[in-house]
Order: sequence, then structure tokens, then C-alpha cells
Amino acid sequence: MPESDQQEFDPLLECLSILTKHYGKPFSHDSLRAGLPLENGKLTADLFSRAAERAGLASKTHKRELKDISPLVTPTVIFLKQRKACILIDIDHEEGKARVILPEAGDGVKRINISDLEEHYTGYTIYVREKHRYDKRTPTTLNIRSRHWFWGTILGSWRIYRDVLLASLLINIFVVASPLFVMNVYDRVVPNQAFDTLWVLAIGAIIVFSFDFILKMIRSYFIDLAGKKSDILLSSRIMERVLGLSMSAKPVSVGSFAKSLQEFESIREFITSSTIIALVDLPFTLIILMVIFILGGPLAYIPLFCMALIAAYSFAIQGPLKRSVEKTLRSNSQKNATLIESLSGMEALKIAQAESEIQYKWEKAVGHIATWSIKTKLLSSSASTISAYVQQMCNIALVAYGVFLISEGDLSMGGLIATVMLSGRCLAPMAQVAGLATRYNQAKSALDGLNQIMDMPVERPADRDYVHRPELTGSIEFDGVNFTYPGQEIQALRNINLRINSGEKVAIIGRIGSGKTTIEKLILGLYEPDEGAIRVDGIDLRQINPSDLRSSIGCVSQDITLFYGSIKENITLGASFVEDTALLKAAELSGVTEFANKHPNGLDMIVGERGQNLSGGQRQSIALARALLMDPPILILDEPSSSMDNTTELRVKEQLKKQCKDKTIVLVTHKASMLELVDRLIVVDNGKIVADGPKDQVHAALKQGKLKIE
Ligand SMILES: Nc1ncnc2c1ncn2[C@@H]1O[C@H](COP(=O)(O)OP(=O)(O)OP(=O)(O)O)[C@@H](O)[C@H]1O
Repeated sequence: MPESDQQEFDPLLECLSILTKHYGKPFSHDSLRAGLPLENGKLTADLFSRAAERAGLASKTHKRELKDISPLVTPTVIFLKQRKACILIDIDHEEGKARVILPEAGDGVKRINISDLEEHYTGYTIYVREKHRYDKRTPTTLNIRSRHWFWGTILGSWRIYRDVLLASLLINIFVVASPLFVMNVYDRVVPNQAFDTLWVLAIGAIIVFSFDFILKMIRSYFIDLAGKKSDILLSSRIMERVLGLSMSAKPVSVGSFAKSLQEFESIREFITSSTIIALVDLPFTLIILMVIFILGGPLAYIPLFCMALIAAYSFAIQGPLKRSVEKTLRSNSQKNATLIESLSGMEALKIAQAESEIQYKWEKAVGHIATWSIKTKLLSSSASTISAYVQQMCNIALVAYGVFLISEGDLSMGGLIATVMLSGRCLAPMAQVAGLATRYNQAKSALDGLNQIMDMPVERPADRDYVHRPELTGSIEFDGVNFTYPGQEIQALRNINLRINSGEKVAIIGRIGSGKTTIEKLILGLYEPDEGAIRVDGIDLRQINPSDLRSSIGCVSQDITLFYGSIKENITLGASFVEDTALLKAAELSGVTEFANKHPNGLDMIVGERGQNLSGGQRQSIALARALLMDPPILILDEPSSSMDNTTELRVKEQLKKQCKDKTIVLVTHKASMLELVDRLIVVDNGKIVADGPKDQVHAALKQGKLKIE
């Protein structure tokens, strides 16, 4: 099926697709947009760069007048009025001509006057260039390390943080103003009753504090702004990664995996203003210490010693704190795993009367969490309490030692007061940082967990090159395939060799757990074989972009998953752009229309979460409609009618026979009635193919007991 047949025209996607061809690495629409949060099913300017990155292209949107676009940066994508776009192939300002490709017109390269183009141009353009890629010969030591997903994003806001540091420098210099004001009042104004000086000092102090106030407001705003920007970028990167995970990296428990993702909250909290301000202020305490040294000489050693004391305590509790934070997090994940599993299996739990077992697990996890979170709280509050205590002791020591210095004439009364005030300012960020220890540990554990997720293998690694094959005809070949599920010891498939020609109708049969579904999962590219190769249309699956592969395969899996929404939304899942005629045809073929028509809302009927408002057979019909919707050349049907009544099954079978004459069908079934759809049988037993041939011959061999099935 041509790519744009059923889809609404997307000018940016089309331009990008043409550019990928121009740069010699064509990408299909599906592979460019797979997994991106499209708006109304279309690329936006922001999404354009994410899609371009997949094709090894770097892009950036600029506001430029046509006269400022240099021929050196072409080809570029330019935005036209009425939400259109075209590719500017080159531009000759002297001649006043430009060459463009207007994908919507579909008539290739056109030479037009710049003045004509100007009339339609919006003023925005996307510069696109090919990224340099190191090939396999480059020694890895010379490879430039790609940016860390987290730190790279944070560093992206370095300009904001630079301004924050500058503001902090001024704020910390202003800190000195208040004690100096008080010192001068005590030492100069009070003894001499110099009221004029008092007013000058007071006005000076008011101006300084007003600036201080404004700077602090601006600083918090900027830190939150940088935090928000990073938060949005990081959250979308994490989600993109999670959705792109390879099935071999699929988490053991959905609940605990979800908890690890939720822990991103603690990172978010850590990069907000209160934390960053404490950290940024910390180095400036050295300036304040220097001022204390200038004012009070040896008195400065007291706050210095106290700072060291607080730092030492904070350091000492890091180990136990880290342990208790990690234990709390792990127990929380376990609790979440129990919660999610029991919520999704509530009906089964009730039927098996297993509520009390789950309740026991839950209470155990909650108790464990309580023990460790109390420890965490005790440790973190001890840091704050000890900091406050040390601050009080520091004041006493300063006053006592200061009195001696005053009596010896080395310090003024105002100097002592200023020193006490300054030491408070000096110890405050230190105490705050000590109090942050828990948050730091939580954020660190969360970051470690997310780092692990970000390092997991993905389906489309950035350095893998794919063969451009948006349309497949449907021949499938297994060549010496061995496969073991991740973390399992027993092979699920052993030395599988088979060839299914394009348009052939084949059923895979065998006992439970023999490996039938696994063969299908490998065809869908959900897992890669450990040994051997799987080829579709003669191309190794590792060379076909998973999006291209899956858009050529319609699949009804054994475990049908529907999502909250209407029947229509569930049928068009992943293909919301299809025309209503295609939707109605698929609904008719699969028997959905029959039951949807009995409901007042028809295809807009809400199916509930995981399709719980529907019967098993109805869910199967919807899954079949989803598989048939895009008219794919290959159909993989795993027990597509196991929950259907005989009449519905018969109807579906007839429709499939009629509509799928040219399609390759791979059917897995235990139902003899469904075998009418196929001409060839493959018998799988214990991960091996034990028979493969025309339906009648294999049937006969099975009947006569000629096949040895373990
Ligand atoms: N996700 C998985 N992780 C680990 N092992 C798995 C997984 N899925 C299947 N297996 C194992 O692989 C083997 C083959 O399973 P498969 O689902 O292919 O069987 P099947 O022939 O389709 O069975 P059925 O007729 O019951 O659907 C089984 O032993 C099963 O335990």
C-alpha cells in the first residue's frame, strides 16, 4: 500500500522523508514518526528535529527572511502559509530564482521566482544538515562520548545557571551589608549620636536590601525555569526510551518498574530552587568567612570549625542514610508491584479467594517500609538538629571569645555583633546542605535507577542502519533459528528452518508451550534470535526498521489488550489517520459491526480499561479489525477465534477467505475448524518443527501416528 494512501497529508513529514532520500538514507514515514507525540497525527516543528535525528540529520528552526537564506545552507525546509511546507533546494538571490519541491503538488523540483515564493512564505525555516557518523573502523577511544541523558540536559540550561551564579555572587556580597550596617551604627552612630550618618547608612542599607530582594526573586524564578525546562525534556526522553525498550529488556514487574519511573519526582524536587540555592550559596560562605576574618581576626576560626563539624557529621551519616533510602525505595517498588498486580488481577484473586495472601504481602511490605522510613527520617532530622545545635554553640563561643578580644582592645562592640550575625549567615547554607542529605540520596538512587533504564537495549539503536523497505510483500524465512527467552535456561525454539512464500496460508499447530507463539513473536521482531536468521522478503529482520516491519503485519495476539477509549479508537490504535471507510470495512470483516450496532453508541461505545466492558469474543473481533485495518500483506493470527461462537467464527472465516487471497497468513490454532483457512501445516513440538507440508499429508501422518511428538 502506498504510504500516503490512507493518511492525511503531513507536509513536514513528507519534506523530511524526501530529505532522507536526498541524503542517501531513505526513511519511511512510519519509521520517522514511530513513537513521537504527534499533534493531530502530524509532525510539528519541534517534533521535526526529533524525527530528523532518527535519520541521522540535525535540524534547527530559524526565523529568516528569504533574502537572508544563504544558498550554502540549502536544502532547507521552509514553512508556507496555510500550514504547508516545502523544500528549498537552492536559492539564487542574484537571479531572483529558487528551486523548490512542494510535496503536496507531487510534481518534483520546480523553479520559481523568489518574489512568488515570498508571498506564501511565513518567515520560518528549518535548517537541516547531515550529522557526521563515525564508522566501525573508528577506534572507540576516539569516539566522542554522547551526552549523558541527564547531565547533558541539565547542562543545556548552562546559560541560566551562569546567570544564577552571578546573581548569587551579588546576593552573597549583600549578605555582608546588614552586619556592617549594625556594626557602624554601634561603633560610630551610637557613641557620637551622629544622626546624619545614621540616615545615610539606613538609606544605603534599604537600597542594598531592595536589590537583594529583587535578585533573590529573579534567581528563584530562573532556577525554576531551568528546572521546568529540564523536567519537560527529561520526562519526554525517559518516556520515549521506555516505549522504545526492546522486549528482551522488558521489566520483570510492571509495578516496580513504574515505581522506578515515578522516582523521577525526587530528581525533579532536587533540581528545584530551594535545593539549588543552598548548593549555590555554599561556596560563597568562603567570602563571608573572609569578612569575619577581616572584622574579628581569629574569631573566624570558630565558624570555620563549626562548618567542618557539620560537614563531618553529614558525611558520616551518608552511608547509613543511603542504605535506608535504598531499602525504603526497594520496599516501595515491591509494594507497588503487589498493588498493580492485584488491581489488574482482581477478578482472578476473588475467584481463587486469594485476597488474604495479597493482604499479608501488602502489610508485610508496608511494615518494612515504615521501619526503614523511620530510620531515614531520624537520620535526616538528626542532621538538621545537630546543625542547629552547632550554630548555637558557635554563637556562645563567638560571644565568649569576642568579649576577651574586646577587653584587650582587638575588637569593637559593633565588630562582635557583626561577626555573630555573619557567622549565622555562614553556617545557614551548610546546615541546609546537611538537611538535604536525604533528598540527595533519594535523587541519587532515583538517578541510578533511571540510568539503568536509559542503558537498557532499545529496539532501534541510533547506530543501526536499516534497509529502506516501507512495503513488504510477505515471504518469511527462518534459517537455523535458536531462541531462548531472556533469563530462561531452556530454549523455546531449536534449529527452526522454514520458508513461507508470499501469499501462502500456513497454520502452526502443536501442544501447549511448544513454541508456536514464540515463532510469531520473532516474525514480529519483538525478540531477536540467539542464532540463525529470520528474513522477510529476503532481508534479515535486523535490517528492517521495526516500524516498517510491523506496519506490514496485521496481528491478532493470544492476549488481546484493549485500551480505555471507544471501539473506534481501539481499532484505529496507532493509525488514527485512517479514513472512516477503511475503519467500517475492517469492522464489518471482523464482526465488530454486528455487536456494535446493538449498542446505542455504536463504534463510539467505551470498552473500559483493558476492554473489560466487552466479552472475550468481542475483544477478539476488535483485535481482528485492528489487524485488518491497514490492509497489510502479512497476517499473524494467534487463536483469533478461540472465544467466538460458531456462527461468528464461520462468518469471520468466510470473510478472511474472501478478502485475504493475496495475503500471507500465519495462523496458530488448536481449533480444527480454523484450519480451513490454510493449505499447509507446520507441527511444532518442544521448540522444534516435527512436520511441515500440505495440510492433508500432515493430517494423515498425524492420524496414523507417524509423527513422533514428545
Ligand atoms: N515471555 C516469556 N518469557 C519466558 N518464557 C516464555 C515466555 N513466553 C513463553 N515462554 C516459554 O516459551 C515456551 C514456548 O511458549 P509459546 O508461548 O511459544 O508456546 P505456544 O506453543 O504458543 O503455547 P500455547 O499453545 O499454550 O499458546 C514455553 O515453554 C513458555 O514457558
